[in-house]
Amino acid sequence: MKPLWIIKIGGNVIDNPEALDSFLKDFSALDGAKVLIHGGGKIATQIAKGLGVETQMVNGRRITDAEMLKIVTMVYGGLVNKNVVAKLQANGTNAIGMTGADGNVIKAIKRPVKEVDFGFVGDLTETSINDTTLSQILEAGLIPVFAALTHDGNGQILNTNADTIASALAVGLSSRYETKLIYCFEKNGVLTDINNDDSVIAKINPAYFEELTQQGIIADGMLPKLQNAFAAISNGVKEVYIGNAGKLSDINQGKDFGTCLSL
Ligand SMILES: Nc1ncnc2c1ncn2[C@@H]1O[C@H](COP(=O)(O)OP(=O)(O)O)[C@@H](O)[C@H]1O
Ligand SMILES: CC(=O)N[C@@H](CCC(=O)OP(=O)(O)O)C(=O)O
Repeated sequence: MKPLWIIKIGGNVIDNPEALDSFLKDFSALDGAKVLIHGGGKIATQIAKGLGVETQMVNGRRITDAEMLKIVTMVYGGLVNKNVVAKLQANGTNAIGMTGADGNVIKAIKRPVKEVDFGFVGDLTETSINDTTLSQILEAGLIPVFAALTHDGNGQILNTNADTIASALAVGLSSRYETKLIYCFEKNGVLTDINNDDSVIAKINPAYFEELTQQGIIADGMLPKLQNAFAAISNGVKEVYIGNAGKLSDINQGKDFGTCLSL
């Protein structure tokens, strides 16, 4: 099987023009087929604030009412996605900006209302990823760049966490490609001390993850990120890493990169 890089870029890198330019240059230099997924939660929150719309997050997920859905569609699908695509084109990468609705490649279901009504938030299932159309796009030599948006097949756009999209794409494409999933963000990896970028945990398995979570060492956005990462490695993805967006070139050169997940 051919190798395929599935790379997720975090919100703090998207928000930092120098870090973003440097990351996109390194991403462009990666050999072979690749897919990029971006968030942009921080920018959406800033723009919503400017428009007088308050942001509410529960368990790392944005409560997305009709007004917030308009904002995230504009910000993720428009502003962020088109800027990233244009910058990749400037690096000689033939990127194509996408949401899950484009080419019907990611279908989600609106999160059912339980204790919390998340509004227009999409959850992914085993059948969400249209690997046939995606592989046609990849075989045409295009580089898909996904915003954190999916659809329900009935005309409704849904806001969907970018880490979850990355994991689902890696799993969904693993029957056709040897997929490597890389979560890039602003820190060197999963850290034992969040204030010390040298405290990277080189390898983490589910038991160690459990232990670190109990100790409060893994918290906030890192919790769902690791859950998504373990879901990928348990479902056919060959390699999963979490590390610094500024060091992506290391992985291309076969050097150690951030935290490596194992079962
Ligand atoms: N043990 C840890 N190691 C590294 N980061 C951690 C850890 N625990 C919590 N975090 C937090 O998790 C954040 C990453 O999650 P998130 O903001 O959702 O990622 P992204 O930037 O990819 O969207 C880091 O910026 C950091 O503040
Ligand atoms: C449902 C939900 O919470 N969606 C996320 C999508 C963006 C995202 O994942 O952005 P980061 O990767 O930068 O966090 C949100 O709106 O914040």
